[in-house]
Amino acid sequence: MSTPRIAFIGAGNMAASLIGGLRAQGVAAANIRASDPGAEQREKIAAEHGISVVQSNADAVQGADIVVLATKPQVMKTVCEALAPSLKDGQLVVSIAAGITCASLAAWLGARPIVRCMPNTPALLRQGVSGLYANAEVSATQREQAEQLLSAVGIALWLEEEKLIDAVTAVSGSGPAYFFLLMEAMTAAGEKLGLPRDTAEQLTLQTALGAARMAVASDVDAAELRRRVTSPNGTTEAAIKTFQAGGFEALVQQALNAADRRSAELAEQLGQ
Ligand SMILES: NC(=O)C1=CN([C@@H]2O[C@H](COP(=O)(O)OP(=O)(O)OC[C@H]3O[C@@H](n4cnc5c(N)ncnc54)[C@H](OP(=O)(O)O)[C@@H]3O)[C@@H](O)[C@H]2O)C=CC1
Ligand SMILES: O=C(O)[C@@H]1CCC=N1
Repeated sequence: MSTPRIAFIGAGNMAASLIGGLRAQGVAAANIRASDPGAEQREKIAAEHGISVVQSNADAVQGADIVVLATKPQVMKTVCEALAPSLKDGQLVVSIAAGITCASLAAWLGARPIVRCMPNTPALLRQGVSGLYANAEVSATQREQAEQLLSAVGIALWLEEEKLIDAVTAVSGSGPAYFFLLMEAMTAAGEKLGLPRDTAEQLTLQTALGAARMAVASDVDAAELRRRVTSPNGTTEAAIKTFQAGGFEALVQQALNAADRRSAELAEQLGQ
């Protein structure tokens, strides 16, 4: 497969992560272009990644094989409607915007190959995970190109149903925030137990990192890893029983249901 030329519309945080990942994988700067309304942001991204960052979205997409829509969902309709006349048949559109469906994008851009993705912020460290959905117009080569793009910042997983992007948003799109909430709560609780704040924080963060690395590397599931920490009638059992008495698992399910519902609601509100 020849190296595709990629244009990013919007050069904010997620676009910068993707551009950084592509550059680290050896994609030539000449094959990446971006556009952004902010002069400072354009200079910053151009300097960091050695790519051309222009003001005009229409200029950015000239000659591109892949157009990545990386603006906020709230401006996506305006951005797409203005961009539509500049797009060529066969250009693949990859959208990373939360709550914007393929149907809305096709209504604003015209029927074309579209891949809708939900990445997450650990993409900044190339430790992200994304769910991807391709509409019927996307070719096998374009599927591969979209997968390579998202794989530059972590793991890319295909979904057969677009509706499941809402569930991906609930699990991994918003997911980093759930772990940060647990980190905040554990640090605060450690402090209340008498630890200096810094110590409580370091104990919490290194434990989160170690547990995640163990779970990823392990050939047994999280439930078994948990059992291995939990001595009969010991300290872990005392804590886990307390979590469960408070309805921990049901609360997690309710929280993810709320995020899944909100993702679907946003798609309705921001849609065509
Ligand atoms: N943050 C997250 O956890 C996740 C975010 N996403 C999605 O990624 C997308 C980008 O998010 P993020 O990178 O955090 O947002 P940012 O605000 O950092 O980036 C968006 C960029 O687009 C620029 N922009 C605004 N209007 C236009 C326009 N008309 N044409 C071109 N560029 C424009 C903005 O400039 P200015 O600031 O000057 O307005 C900004 O630099 C969103 O759609 C979001 O839903 C997906 C998964 C997770
Ligand atoms: O909170 C949000 O709506 C976005 C989508 C996933 C992460 N942030």
